[in-house]
Amino acid sequence: MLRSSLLTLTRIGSNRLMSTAAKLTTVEVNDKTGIATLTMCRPPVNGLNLELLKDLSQSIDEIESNKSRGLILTSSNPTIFSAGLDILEMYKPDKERIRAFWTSLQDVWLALYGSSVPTAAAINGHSPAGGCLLATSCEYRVMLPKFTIGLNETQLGIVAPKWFMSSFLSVLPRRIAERALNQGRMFTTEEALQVGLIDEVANTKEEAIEKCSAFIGSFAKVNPLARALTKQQFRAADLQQLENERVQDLEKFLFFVNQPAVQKGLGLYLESLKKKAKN
Ligand SMILES: CCCCCCCC/C=C\C=C\CC(=O)SCCNC(=O)CCNC(=O)[C@H](O)C(C)(C)COP(=O)(O)OP(=O)(O)OC[C@H]1O[C@@H](n2cnc3c(N)ncnc32)[C@H](O)[C@@H]1OP(=O)(O)O
Repeated sequence: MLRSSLLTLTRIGSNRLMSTAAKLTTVEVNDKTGIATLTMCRPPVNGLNLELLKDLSQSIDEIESNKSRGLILTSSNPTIFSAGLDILEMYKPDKERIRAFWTSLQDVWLALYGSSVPTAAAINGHSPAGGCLLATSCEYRVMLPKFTIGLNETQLGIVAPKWFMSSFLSVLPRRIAERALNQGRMFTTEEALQVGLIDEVANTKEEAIEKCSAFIGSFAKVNPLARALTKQQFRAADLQQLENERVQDLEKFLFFVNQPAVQKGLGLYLESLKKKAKN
């Protein structure tokens, strides 16, 4: 398979480390537990661009087909889980590339939210928008203190599509989800724990990964097929909705993102991020 030819396989202690040629993600399988840790490593902020999304898709497929016992998603950046979608993909976009970009984001969501293996996110840094989408697509979340997480799209003048809402709603009560989305609210770790957006707090990345592993281990005595089919039945309606509306969803996104007012807003937001970075 093409994917295999892109992979290099290294052994570190009892772990197998698989990394893609471009190294935007690594997959490390713990030989003792059989759990795969999928790490995003795209400096400076794990912005989800086309290449990172394609890597994530390939890595998730790899983990599914290697029959790993579970998947833990995390980041190599010590303060940022993911800054969400790379705004440079949406600002003054290239016509073909932006189509591939959104399609790849759909692929990642379908693969992660619909994954047959237990999934958990070790959120070791800030996790706005697309970062929060990835985290809420997993079944369990452990976050480090003093970071923020949420769907802040309305703060940028953009609208979270229905399937972003599905992931959010699979974690939060409807009333809290609706208000947070309308406000574009970012929750601190403590607030996120209080509303149930995350499940646990850990003091270090290692501790977060241990807690995620313990969650995945809690299924050890459950029949894997029964567990996977039960999970998929819970998520089937959300997944089917995007499968049925993929093309319309893409066209809606393209129409929306190409609106002059949206382009202007994205330009101003990028400028403000760059100014902040200089100060
Ligand atoms: C009716 C239905 C219609 C449906 C239509 C659908 C339309 C939906 C469209 C889009 C959905 C989008 C979802 C998203 O994910 S949008 C992205 C939202 N992300 C953010 O708002 C995060 C912005 N970033 C930050 O808040 C911070 O950068 C942070 C992640 C907290 C990290 O802070 P810090 O460590 O201080 O780092 P800096 O801010 O200094 O950033 C370093 C450099 O990285 C650049 N950067 C940061 N974030 C992004 C990003 N998301 N995209 C691109 N670039 C980013 C930043 O500008 C700095 O760059 P430089 O060093 O060159 O100055």
